[in-house]
Formats: sequence, structure tokens, C-alpha cells
Amino acid sequence: MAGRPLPLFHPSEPSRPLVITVTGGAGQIAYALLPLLASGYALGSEQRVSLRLLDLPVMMEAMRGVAMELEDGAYPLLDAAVVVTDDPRVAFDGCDVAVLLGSFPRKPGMERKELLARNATIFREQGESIKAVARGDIRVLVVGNPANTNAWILSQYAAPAVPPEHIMALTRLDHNRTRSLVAHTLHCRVDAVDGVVVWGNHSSTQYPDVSVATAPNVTRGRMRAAVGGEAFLRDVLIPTVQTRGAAVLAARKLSSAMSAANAIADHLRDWLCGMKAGDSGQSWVSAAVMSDGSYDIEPGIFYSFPVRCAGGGAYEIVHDLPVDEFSRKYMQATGDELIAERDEAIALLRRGSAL
Ligand SMILES: NC(=O)c1ccc[n+]([C@@H]2O[C@H](COP(=O)([O-])OP(=O)(O)OC[C@H]3O[C@@H](n4cnc5c(N)ncnc54)[C@H](O)[C@@H]3O)[C@@H](O)[C@H]2O)c1
Ligand SMILES: O=C(O)C[C@H](O)C(=O)O
Repeated sequence: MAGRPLPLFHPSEPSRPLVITVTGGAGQIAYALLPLLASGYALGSEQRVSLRLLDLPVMMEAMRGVAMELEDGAYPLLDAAVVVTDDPRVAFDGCDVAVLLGSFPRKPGMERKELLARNATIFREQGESIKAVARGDIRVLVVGNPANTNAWILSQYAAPAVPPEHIMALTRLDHNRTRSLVAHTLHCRVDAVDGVVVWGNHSSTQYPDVSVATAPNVTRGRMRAAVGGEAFLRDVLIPTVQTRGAAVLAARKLSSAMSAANAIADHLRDWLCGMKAGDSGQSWVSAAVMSDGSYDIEPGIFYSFPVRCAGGGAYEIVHDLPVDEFSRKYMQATGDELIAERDEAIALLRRGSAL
């Protein structure tokens, strides 16, 4: 992927570096992500980038070390001055793209939604800062957990300056996990698997759906049988993907970082450069976007749908995929969890200050 020219986010200004703000700049995902942004792996060999890193005051020194390493990487596409700051208004001022990692990760034994009380105010404050100083055409990818509900919080405080269509939450890691597990099960290459969907919340209720996925010698409609039927889906594939983050956390004692950074690069490439030009080679990918009521999902919540990206930050939800009774049950459960998280966020933020 690195070295390959891809369409620019601002094609009329080819020499303008894309200003990318990464929050949680001293954290472990940032450490894996920043080289992917600086090297051209994420956004292609012609996209110059200018990086701004935001973290807490106590992390400034560590973040300066990260900036030194970026300089020492001598990346041709990277603007020399990496901005390091603890002030969100400096970090977001005029930025084109924000990747929001900055938040507390869960510890073993926790569910991601238990982070809401801790992380909700971060996304309120960052929504307010983005509204105050960012460009209206900014694109914001929320990664910090609980990612879908944090994206919803951010959308409330960044409006009306930033429309909700400019905000997404990351479920590409779950999508990649599903695709990889299918490839492993079928003994085929991962890039030969197309058409998986992750529906709903980036949580243990998410629904990885392979009902319309395809692979070599597996045509549309035959994937469930090919991987082992409904029992395999119910007992193996779905719970494995749903709990993969917890499994990595239990093994590493730290949450996923390398695979998260890779998923963020995949997400940004498709969203900003377009799927045709990207390397996904997929009919659609999964991303949590504000529901417009498609598939009878509650409007307004950030729910992971199958999406197609045309480039330049435009996307559309893929409609008309078949949903049978088996799928509907899972899609409903994860949507119900998101409604409950949203209501909890409203209560928490009202307690802190007026929503
Ligand atoms: N959506 C996903 O697929 C996915 C995948 C992996 C991890 N995550 C989540 O991403 C987040 C980051 O993970 P990590 O492993 O990099 O964690 P980390 O603890 O290594 O780094 C987080 C960084 O955020 C900083 N931070 C905290 N509050 C901040 C604030 N208000 N402003 C700016 N920075 C702040 C911390 O100081 C820390 O440096 C966690 O919430 C984790 O659960 C999501
Ligand atoms: O599971 C976690 O807490 C981290 C991340 O959300 C993941 O899916 O790996």
C-alpha cells in the first residue's frame, strides 16, 4: 500500500498537507498509528500530512518523545513541525481530520460501556472545541470507548458546525476480525473474503454477519453453510468476534493497539480516498455512522452499518441487504444496547452540566 498514489482529500490543493489531529498522542494506539499516517501507508504516496498530537498535560514529555521519533523517521510526506499540545483548541484549530483515541481503555474484566462515566466528558469537551475552532468539512473518527456512544456525544456538542455525517466511530477492527476469521475457517486468503458486515455497537453485543459474504467457491447466500451452519455462527463465529477485544486484553494485559491502528488506517483510506482507490477490494465495509432509520434502526444513534465510501469523506449506507429472523434478533439487541448507552450518557452529562 505504501508508495501507491491515491486520490487526495483536497484535490484542488495538491500541495496542501492534510492536517491530522490525533488525540491520546502519547498512548499505545497512537504509537502504532502515527507511522502509518506519516509513511503514506494510510493515505497514499502523494498525500502530505501535518500532524498535531493532543494529550493530557502530564503526558507532554512522553508526547515530545513521540514527536522526536516522528522527526527521526525522516518521512518524506510528513511536515517537519509536529505540533504537540495539551490544549484541544490548539489541536483542532483548522484541522481536516481528527482521530480521537484520547480516553481511558478498559481493564481486564470490564465491559467497554463501563468506561462511559469516565470518558463521556472528554467527548463533550472535544465536541465543544471542534465546534469552536475546526473546519466545517472536518472528518472525525472516534475510537476511544465506548466508541459509538462517544461519537453520539461528540455529535451533540459539535453541532451545528459539524454535521453528524462527518463523524464516524470505528468498527473496522471488528470487520477485519470477522473477515479474517472467515478466511481462517475456509483456508483462503483474507482479501478473497467479501461482503461481511458488522452491525451495531463496538461491544460484546455487536453482530458480525456473514449471511451475504462470499469467498472463492462460496457464492452469495452460501457462506453460513460453508463455515459450519447456524450452530457454528451462534457458538463460535459471533462470540469470538464479540469478545476478541477482551481476549487480546486478557493475553496482553493491554488492549489491542497494532490491529486497532491498522483498522484506523483502513478506515481513513476508504473514507478519505474512496473505496475504489483504496485497497479494500470489498463491496462495502463496516463503520458506525448516525442512523437514518435504515434497516429499522433507531434514528440518531451511532450504529455500525455496511457503508460504501466514494472518497473525499462521502459515504452511503448500503441498503437492501436481506435481514432474516436470525439476523434481526442480533441487530435489535445491539441497537437496544446503544439506546440504553445514549440514555445513560444523557443522564451523566445532565448531572455534570446541561446537555
Ligand atoms: N474502537 C475500537 O476498535 C478500539 C480499538 C482499540 C482501542 N480502543 C479504545 O481506544 C482508546 C485508546 O486506547 P489506547 O490503547 O491508545 O490507550 P492508552 O491508555 O495507551 O492511551 C490513551 C491516551 O489518551 C490520553 N488521554 C486521556 N484523556 C485525554 C484527554 N482528555 N485528551 C487527550 N488525551 C487524553 C491518555 O493520557 C493516554 O496517553 C481506549 O478508549 C480504547 O478502549 C478502541
Ligand atoms: O476491547 C477493548 O477494550 C479494546 C478495543 O475496543 C478492542 O476491540 O480491541
